[in-house]
Amino acid sequence: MDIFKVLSRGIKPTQSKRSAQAAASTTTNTASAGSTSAKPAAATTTVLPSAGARPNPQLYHDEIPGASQRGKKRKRKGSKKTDDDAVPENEDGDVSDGDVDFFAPKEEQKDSQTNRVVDEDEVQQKKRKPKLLDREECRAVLRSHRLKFTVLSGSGVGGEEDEPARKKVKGKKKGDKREEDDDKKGKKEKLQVYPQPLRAFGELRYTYDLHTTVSDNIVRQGFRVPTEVQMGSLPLLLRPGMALGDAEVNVERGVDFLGIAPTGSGKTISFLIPAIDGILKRRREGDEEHVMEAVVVAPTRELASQIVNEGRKLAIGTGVRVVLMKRSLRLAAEDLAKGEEHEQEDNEDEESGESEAEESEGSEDEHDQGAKPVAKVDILVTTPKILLNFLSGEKAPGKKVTVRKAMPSVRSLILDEADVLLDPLFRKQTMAIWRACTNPDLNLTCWSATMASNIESLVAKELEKRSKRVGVTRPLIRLVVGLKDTAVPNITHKLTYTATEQGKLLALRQLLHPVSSADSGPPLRPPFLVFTQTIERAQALHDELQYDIPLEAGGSARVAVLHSSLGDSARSKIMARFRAGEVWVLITTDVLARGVDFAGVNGVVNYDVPGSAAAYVHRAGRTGRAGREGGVAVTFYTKDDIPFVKSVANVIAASEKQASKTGTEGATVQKWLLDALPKVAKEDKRKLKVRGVESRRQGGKASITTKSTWERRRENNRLGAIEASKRRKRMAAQSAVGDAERDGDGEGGEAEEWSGLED
Ligand SMILES: Nc1ncnc2c1ncn2[C@@H]1O[C@H](COP(=O)(O)OP(=O)(O)OP(=O)(O)O)[C@@H](O)[C@H]1O
Repeated sequence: MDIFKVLSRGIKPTQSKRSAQAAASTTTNTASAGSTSAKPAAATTTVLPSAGARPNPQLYHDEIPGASQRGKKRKRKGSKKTDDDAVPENEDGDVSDGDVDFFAPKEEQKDSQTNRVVDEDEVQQKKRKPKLLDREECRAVLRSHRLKFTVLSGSGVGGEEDEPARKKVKGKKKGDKREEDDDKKGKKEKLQVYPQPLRAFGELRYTYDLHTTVSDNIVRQGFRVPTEVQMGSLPLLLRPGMALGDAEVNVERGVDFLGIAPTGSGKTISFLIPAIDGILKRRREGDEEHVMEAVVVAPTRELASQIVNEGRKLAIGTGVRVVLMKRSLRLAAEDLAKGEEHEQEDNEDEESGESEAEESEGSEDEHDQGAKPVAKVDILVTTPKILLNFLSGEKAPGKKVTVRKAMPSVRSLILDEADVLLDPLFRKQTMAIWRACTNPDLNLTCWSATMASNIESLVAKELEKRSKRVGVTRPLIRLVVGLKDTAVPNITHKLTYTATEQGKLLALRQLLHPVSSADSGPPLRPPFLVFTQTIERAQALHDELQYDIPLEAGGSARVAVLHSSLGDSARSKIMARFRAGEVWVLITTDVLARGVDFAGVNGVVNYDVPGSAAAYVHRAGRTGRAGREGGVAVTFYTKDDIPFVKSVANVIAASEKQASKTGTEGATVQKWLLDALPKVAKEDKRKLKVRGVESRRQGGKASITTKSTWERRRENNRLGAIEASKRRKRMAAQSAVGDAERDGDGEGGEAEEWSGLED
């Protein structure tokens, strides 16, 4: 059986082989629309994200106009080579000899005296005082990495008008009434700024004064080149004044920040480094106490514990304590004055079945809370509801809870996956936490790969209200990396149509066991993730697939299911087994769609169409992490999904446009398909987002099974006949009872409602 080959994870191509394969992967697009097989499997790429680390995690590296001239001018005769004139080693090969390449990967070196790991940049930085770029240079570098900064609110004066926004207004079409209204309200007066980009991690220490231990920890983790989001956000968040120079935006009290960057682009350390730095700065001033200064909120506990791990790695040797919120934890908080307490609706969405705010952990009695010592915490990482439970002091919140505590020590509130935290599903919980951070110097940063404009407006409005209340104004600056709301450009997308639900199961099996070289596309090599719409469907798919892997290859232990109905420890065990490579196929729901980082995931299967364009971006983004190539995202759709495929197809088209895969040869979604797919009404989009495809919620004809329609009908008829015979008997018995009752002899009974035949 070729299953061993298919499931083999031992492919470790050499560097040169990998480059050749990478080149092949860009020319060989296996994507198909409507299940049309584009290329035979033999001709497809074997580059896999799990096959090794990619040396350069950056996604965009456009040519800097005129950079080669500037680079040549700066190079003085006989001068030593600096990181500004490093000869490009970039595998994209898009910077020629003599060009400025700020971002070339650097070799690891050791300090001869301390034996401490230092990077090449650090060595160079030691030799000369760091030089800040002038405004034009900043602009060129930011553009080449597709970084765009906009001041959304709270700015002082100055900056530059948002040029693209203005262009958009000029070229507006009829019906663009909203844009006109926006113009009238002055919304187009957005400023664009060009802060200093982080050219190398070494600058963190020498230019931005980051603690030596933290900068060592970054190097130790093997991070050589900052990703785009790190390049754009770190200088601004660490030293806003230095980063913005004379941009005439008042940053005296810091900045509030929205970071919108592709999945897997390293947002986590972008918010953790400034949080740790802030704590260490205050420590340097003599305050050695553990004070909870930063709170990171994430929508799922898997993501929250991942953030804790990342934080702890960065904080090794600093004494900063990064702690995961638990029910048993007692935090330093103050009671709110009677008038300041606010009622908070506890709006966990029961419909979605995947709300992640539930907390089952901790058996300790909360009545003991008062007696417990306050936990030593510097950075708290939490899901919304568990923290809200602490703030309200309620064990099992009902529909309304009263927030009674405040966290005045918190100076940095970080919302990871902010768009979902501020979506109606979690909004009230998140806002309650935000309100409980009462420090007037609270700084807010929000992060996600997707951010709807209504969420941005909500943040801006709340900040304005807060600023009036506490009398502190800070600009809200938004960084967008690449194109907003598109999936990572470095993976392959496939849209596969199957006529029936059963067809999907067959198609998934075919991905696992390709039977011939003519199968459409490459086999999906494990490890991969399979997303379904509901917990029931995830469970059913697991039941179907668990024996697909032969015993000799590990059998049913290779297939696992993870969803929010499982207990904490079961969930963390499955996560650990998947990370360790023991589980090859992990079936899950949207609970793992956001933020979770499995470096070597080769593919994602959307067994059920995602509920929104944003959901597609996040699910697909579980592969292709840190710029790795070779990931595949396959989306199945049936007739029932057609009304909703357009949003997914649009995201795929935009992502491929960014990767310069367009037209007839490279694109997954051909124009004819985009034109043919029906537009989705707003109301339907909303319903899909909340409930998914309705027919899949109750099983029925959309249930996951290998039985044919004929077999299911026969089974249903058999069950129906049994049910009908029972019903006849019941009715006969009831009429006897009724007769007896009428005769004053016995108790009344209620006839059971006939539920009809399935299918
Ligand atoms: N500069 C870097 N060089 C190489 N790898 C990096 C770098 N920065 C982060 N990484 C790695 O990239 C992976 C993705 O990072 P992270 O989880 O922070 O992405 P993200 O942008 O938060 O993704 P998502 O939007 O899916 O939450 C992690 O494994 C992380 O260790």
